[in-house]
Amino acid sequence: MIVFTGSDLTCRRGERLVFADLAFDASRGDALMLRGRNGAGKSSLLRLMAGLSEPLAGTICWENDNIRQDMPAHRARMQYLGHQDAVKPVLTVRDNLRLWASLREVDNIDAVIDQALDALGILHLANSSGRFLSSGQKRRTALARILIGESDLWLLDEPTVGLDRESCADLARLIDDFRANGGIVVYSTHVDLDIASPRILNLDEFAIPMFDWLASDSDENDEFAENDPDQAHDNGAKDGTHENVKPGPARSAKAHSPSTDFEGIA
Ligand SMILES: Nc1ncnc2c1ncn2[C@@H]1O[C@H](COP(=O)(O)OP(=O)(O)OP(=O)(O)O)[C@@H](O)[C@H]1O
Repeated sequence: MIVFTGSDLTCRRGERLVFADLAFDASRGDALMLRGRNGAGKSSLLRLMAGLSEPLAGTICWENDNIRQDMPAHRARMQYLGHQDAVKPVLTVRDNLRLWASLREVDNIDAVIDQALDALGILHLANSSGRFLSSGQKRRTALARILIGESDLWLLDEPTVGLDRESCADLARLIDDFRANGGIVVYSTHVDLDIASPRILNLDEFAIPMFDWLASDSDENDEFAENDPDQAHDNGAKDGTHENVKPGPARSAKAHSPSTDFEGIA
């Protein structure tokens, strides 16, 4: 049964339309791997799924209810791991996790924390101060957070960054266990994680080629675009309405070669 869905999603970051007409669905036990070039919108989509930002258009639902209508319920069911590890340098690893656990309903906190640290191979670091951790150890501490408390949905933004091969294998095992218990995992990655049959959502297929919608603009804007693409972009988007940022050409995004769409824009 499909539980987690997104439909007709359009995302804007700042002045820029990132993707349009994006849809996804996930059933219990699914892993959805987000692929796409730098800037394609993987982190942005994860933020929408977490309810940290709002889509310009479209809806994201859990069991047919828009997640934004009951954010406390959505926060309680999901664990989100962003780019930042958010490990407080003045706290020990254990206290970092205690702080995290205090935001959720967790019984036997210390036992749960020990279990999470052990699963990530860092139980021996429990009393180390956050400031003395290597970047991989910080990432493992951040990952231990997702094991604290019950959840149905993991949203992981490049979880493998900084991890050695052994930790990647640990993470893959944790993901498979979570899925076996009915959890849904959505993760972005530039490297493959060895997990059982993930489904792939390629954000390049929904990305809005900036020069395409500039090209469909008026002659005045064509000239503008040649001289200063950023300003021409602002010209289309400055009042912040969907109409004025020209969603139309996005529907042709899939027909264009991803290798040229963003040339020179990064
Ligand atoms: N805070 C922000 N304000 C404005 N624009 C942003 C912000 N964060 C990201 N963007 C823009 O949104 C677009 C999508 O960024 P996003 O981080 O979602 O891409 P990504 O696919 O996760 O990239 P990467 O593979 O490099 O992590 C990019 O063009 C980026 O410049």
